[in-house]
Parts: sequence; C-alpha cells; structure tokens
Amino acid sequence: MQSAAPGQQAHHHFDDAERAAVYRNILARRDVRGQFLPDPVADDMLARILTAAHFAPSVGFMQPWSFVLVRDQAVKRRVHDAFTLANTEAAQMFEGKQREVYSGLRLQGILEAPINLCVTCDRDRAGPVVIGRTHIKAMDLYSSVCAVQNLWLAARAEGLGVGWVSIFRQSAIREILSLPERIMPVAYLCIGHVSHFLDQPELQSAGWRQRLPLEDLVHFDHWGGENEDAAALRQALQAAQQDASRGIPPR
Ligand SMILES: Cc1cc2c(cc1C)N(C[C@H](O)[C@H](O)[C@H](O)COP(=O)(O)O)c1[nH]c(=O)[nH]c(=O)c1N2
Repeated sequence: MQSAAPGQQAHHHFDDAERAAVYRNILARRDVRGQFLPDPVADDMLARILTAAHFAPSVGFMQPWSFVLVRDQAVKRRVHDAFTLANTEAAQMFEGKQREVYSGLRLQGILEAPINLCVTCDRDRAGPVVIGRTHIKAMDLYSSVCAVQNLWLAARAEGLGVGWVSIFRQSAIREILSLPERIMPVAYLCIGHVSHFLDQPELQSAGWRQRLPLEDLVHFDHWGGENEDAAALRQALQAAQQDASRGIPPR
C-alpha cells in the first residue's frame, strides 16, 4: 500500500483502495433505462448525491445549477408524453435498418424511476460578467453538466441508477416544469434503485455503436500531430483501455 509522500497532507492522499474505488466507480457507472425498482430513495441518500452535484466545479464559482425534483406521477406523465412525441419524430430521422433498431431501443425510465430530476442552469446567477466566462458564454452550461456527472458517479456508489433523457423539445420541459426564461433545463434524469447494473453500455450491446479506440483520439501538439513520445503513450492507452473494458482497475 502506498503511503502519503513526505510533506504531503495525509488527508489529501488517496490510498490504493480509495484510488481503485474511484476508477471502479467510473467504469461501473451506467446509463439506466429499464432496470428501475419502485423502492423509494431515502432523503439522506438523495441529500448526499445532490451534495456531490453541488460540489462540482463551476466557472467563476458561479454554481449555476438548481434541481427540480419530480415525484408527482402526473408531472412525470406529462414529461413522458413529451418524450413519446419527440421519440416518434426522432425515429423518422434514421433510415432503414437503423430506424428499426432505434424503435426497439429503450431510451428512458421516466415513469418507473421513483425520482425524476431536472438539473438546470441559471444563466444570470452571478451577474453579467463572470470570471472565466467573459469570452465563452456557454461555460455556465458546461458547469451544470459537471454537476450532473458528479451526481451520476455518487449515485452509482450509492447503488442508485441514473438515466439521462434528452429526447424532448426543450420548450416542453420548460413549460411542464414552469422554468423562468433565464433558467435552462440542462439534464432530465431518472433516478432510483435498480435490479442490476449492466456491464456495458446498452447501445454497445445492441450493436448500435462501439467504444472508440482511445489511442486514435489523442493528438500531439496540434490536431493530427505526432511526436517521438506518441508510440509509447499509444501503447499505454491501449493497455489501459483493455483493462478498463475488462473491468480491471488501474495498477
Ligand atoms: C448528454 C447525454 C444525453 C443522453 C445520454 C447521455 C448523455 C451524456 N444518454 C445515455 C447514453 O446513451 C449513454 O451514456 C451511452 O450510451 C454510454 O452508456 P453508459 O452511460 O456508459 O452506460 C441517453 N440515453 C437514453 O437512453 N436516452 C437519452 O435521451 C439519452 N440522452
């Protein structure tokens, strides 16, 4: 077991088991659509995953997120109707065999998940000029997405499934949840206990799309660039990705 390096604060150090747990959490996280159980989510567990979301990084420490918690089945039904409408439109955007496969995919668990959660972004939360957002306005939206990812990973550690549903018109979600103009719906999440977690993405199992080789996605110094260190890193990337695909935590 590694110990904290000399001079390093012990509470800032992750020991081997903690480090392995972080990677296991990342590799075991799944988008959940069809495995939700009706069991309620306890408030203390919900509070922990929302707190994880709230500790996400944000541009200029803007913390632009809010969380609209939906438990009312009537509200969920309206959201489900908005999904069904958009999903029918979406199917038409694919051709031939793909359309057939698309129509057979399960892409949400809105009614089954005991909790639906809309993570929003308040575009005015910190006034008109925000550190880090002076030139790229979308940084506030990216910050809310960081909160989503924190929540998703924390939920996985709690044994809770999370499914992100984005097949709606944004205006429909706005209207159903009475969001003010400046509040952007960023993510609509279905959350709950699950019967089981799948080992790999459902789109992968369905043959829709495979995970890309990471070594093809890394460039050196400029787009398409290579250098003398490239081959060694590519080899390491291949090995790490193979381990990750087999669920082996990093050495
Ligand atoms: C921004 C965004 C939006 C969506 C998703 C994800 C993200 C990041 N995903 C889940 C997506 O299909 C899934 O993450 C990938 O297929 C990879 O699977 P795992 O998340 O690793 O299980 C998703 N899934 C789904 O069934 N319906 C949806 O509308 C969406 N929308």
